[in-house]
Amino acid sequence: MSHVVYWRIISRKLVGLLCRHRILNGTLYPRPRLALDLLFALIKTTIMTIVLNPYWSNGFQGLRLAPQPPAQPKHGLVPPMFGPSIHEERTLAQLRSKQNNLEKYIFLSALKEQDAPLFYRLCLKYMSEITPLIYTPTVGDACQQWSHIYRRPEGMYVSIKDKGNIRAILENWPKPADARISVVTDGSRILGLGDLGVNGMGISVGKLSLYVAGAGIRPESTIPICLDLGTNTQTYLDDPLYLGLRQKRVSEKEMTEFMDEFMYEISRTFPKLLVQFEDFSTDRAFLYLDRYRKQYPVFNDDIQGTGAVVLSGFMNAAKLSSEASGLPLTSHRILFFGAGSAGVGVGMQLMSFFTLQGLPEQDARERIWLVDSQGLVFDTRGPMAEHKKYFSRRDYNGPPIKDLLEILQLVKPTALIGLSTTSNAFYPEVISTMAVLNPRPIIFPLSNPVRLSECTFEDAVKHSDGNVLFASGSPFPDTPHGGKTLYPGQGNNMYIFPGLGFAAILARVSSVTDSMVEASSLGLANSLTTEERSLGMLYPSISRIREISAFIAKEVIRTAQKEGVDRSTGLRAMNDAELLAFIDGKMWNP
Ligand SMILES: O=C([O-])CC(=O)C(=O)O
Ligand SMILES: [Mg+2]
Repeated sequence: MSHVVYWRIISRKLVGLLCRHRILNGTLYPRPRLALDLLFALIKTTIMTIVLNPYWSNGFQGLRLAPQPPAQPKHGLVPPMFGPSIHEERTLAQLRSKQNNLEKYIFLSALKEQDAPLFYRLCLKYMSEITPLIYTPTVGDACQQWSHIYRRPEGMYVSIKDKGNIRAILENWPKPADARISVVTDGSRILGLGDLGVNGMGISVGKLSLYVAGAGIRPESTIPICLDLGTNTQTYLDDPLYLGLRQKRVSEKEMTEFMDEFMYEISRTFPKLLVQFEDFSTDRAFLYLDRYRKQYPVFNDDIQGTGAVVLSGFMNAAKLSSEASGLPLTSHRILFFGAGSAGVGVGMQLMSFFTLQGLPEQDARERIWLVDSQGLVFDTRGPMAEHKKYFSRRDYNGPPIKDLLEILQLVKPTALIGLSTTSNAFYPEVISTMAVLNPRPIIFPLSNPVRLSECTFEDAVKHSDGNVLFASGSPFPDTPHGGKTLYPGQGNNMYIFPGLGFAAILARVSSVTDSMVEASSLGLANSLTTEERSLGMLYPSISRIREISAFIAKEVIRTAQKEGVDRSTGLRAMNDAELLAFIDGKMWNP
């Protein structure tokens, strides 16, 4: 920070004081009080600017939190024709000239550091072009290469070696009072890419950029966190550039002790913080969500966020599918290919599709089948992981069946949902069988990133003769078919977490309930415009993300109020229009 900025702060304080002491508007003032106040303000401002300022305390290697554009340079220090809007175009042209997406990621990451408002303006203006560069799928490559492309710290690293001392580590965060949302990963299952250890930091950074762009959360309110509990990926352990601890992952017992301390200390250090768990390996994802969700404001994006976004797309798809087949909505049958945290999480969420239509829980559960790496999941198959038991079939006692085509013939699903991270699992015969079973088959290959998707949009269109109702986790291009353009849905949790998280922050919820997650899903499903519906879209256009997030946030806040978990009770008195205006007003605009 330059001295100019420092003196500007001091002079602003001075004007404030003069106003308070009624000097500027002519009233008398007690002289000794003013002198004391002035001295106090000078000391306080000096301490704040020198000691607490992240630019100074961390030097240029350190964190930059505040979204400052470069200070206005003096005359002669910029070219004569420099202007902000033309500079936006220049920056976009520089971005587009990069040879590959990882280079673009690195360029954008540097831009975020140098001129955060410009970075976010570009994100908002060119949402569909930039989202895949700062988030899925490119963020997957960035994570895999993290230790090689690393430039500077962008968040907090808390390691198992810090156990017993986590409070002190968290207190190093430069702006604790501003902290509102943290995305916390342990790097153990980043997208579908497996255990990336401390390289998982990229996913926390990417999600939080979308919180800022998509919901207008202030950049300095966000804390990306990567927990370093070791990694079981040998190539990283052998890589001299790897940035994490050189050790295998710790036991579940040790991790749980660490997590207990971490959650307790993070909630004490940042009392207004919402925690989003991200990309923990399956059992730990369920374990820690269950363990902390009643005690702290926390949600798991892969279980609940993905569940909500798929429920939303499914509601819109099921209506279109039922219109074509005449099948009642309650009779849909959903086959999950992949039974990890996302698969089972989505299954749980999709049950509410049926319970909302009036089916009892037992019947709703029976609308869902799971397939894992050993085939159909059923009770008499043998021992199975705890999280699969709920959907394990009691009504099938035959031999194990592994072949997906055979399973399709047995179950006759109306919807096939992929969360397996197995590319090409939905090969042409699978798609065409779905199209024979249903006039409008619902096929959602949700695995990330693109190259692990169970099928491409182009294949799904081709082998269903354009009848598929499609959503994927990663983005695919529009596809022409029969003289029309068909639009793939992107069933990615990026539609949900900005609005859900923003609501939780504004209402200062004590916990994130299932009904709030369901409300986010219904909010998303209802946010399509008439035009989007007429184009057969299952999700709204991502370029409207701010509007969508505001609408979702309103629905979630209302639900939090009904459930009595809101601590900002002042919002209860607002009518819907006032609440929406309040949410809009709270969004940061770059
Ligand atoms: O990050 C994404 O694109 C969606 C997600 O949470 C995951 O795949 O784990
Ligand atoms: Mg995730």
